[in-house]
Amino acid sequence: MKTLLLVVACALVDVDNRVLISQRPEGKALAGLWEFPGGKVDPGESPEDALVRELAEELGITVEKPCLAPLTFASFDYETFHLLMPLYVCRRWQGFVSGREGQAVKWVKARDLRSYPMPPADEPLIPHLVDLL
Ligand SMILES: Nc1nc2c([nH]c(=O)n2[C@@H]2O[C@H](COP(=O)(O)OP(=O)(O)OP(=O)(O)O)[C@@H](O)[C@H]2O)c(=O)[nH]1
Repeated sequence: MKTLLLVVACALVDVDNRVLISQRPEGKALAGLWEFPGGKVDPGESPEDALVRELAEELGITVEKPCLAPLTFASFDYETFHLLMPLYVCRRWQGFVSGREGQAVKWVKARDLRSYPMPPADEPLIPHLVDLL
């Protein structure tokens, strides 16, 4: 039985209904692919606390937990672990988004997400965003 890895991710949505994607930096697994900001839930941490922390670390923004709305989740069998990844939607935050870890970020229309190579776990999430936005 593979380890079940809990990763939280967020679709930040701006006033023009575009979604933020972030490019995984060189040196990390799946480098160069575009993904939703987020990361692993630490032991003892709630999913929402983990997402608030990751959004601050990666993008330099402050998000209040009630502004995180669950949308759907990804469940994907990677070679070495099984990924379970809740996807939240957030339209309200404080501060300006910038790639704090040197990563490129991009605002894209949901229907254009398919033009950006994403991890295989993310592909089934795209139609949910297209429907919502
Ligand atoms: N953040 C994020 N991770 C994703 C997405 N899709 C996906 O398969 N993953 C996978 O989920 C895992 C998240 O790990 P991460 O490396 O971003 O998390 P982290 O920043 O907490 O880890 P680290 O500090 O060890 O690098 C990776 O294996 C990554 O490939 C996504 O859309 N967003």
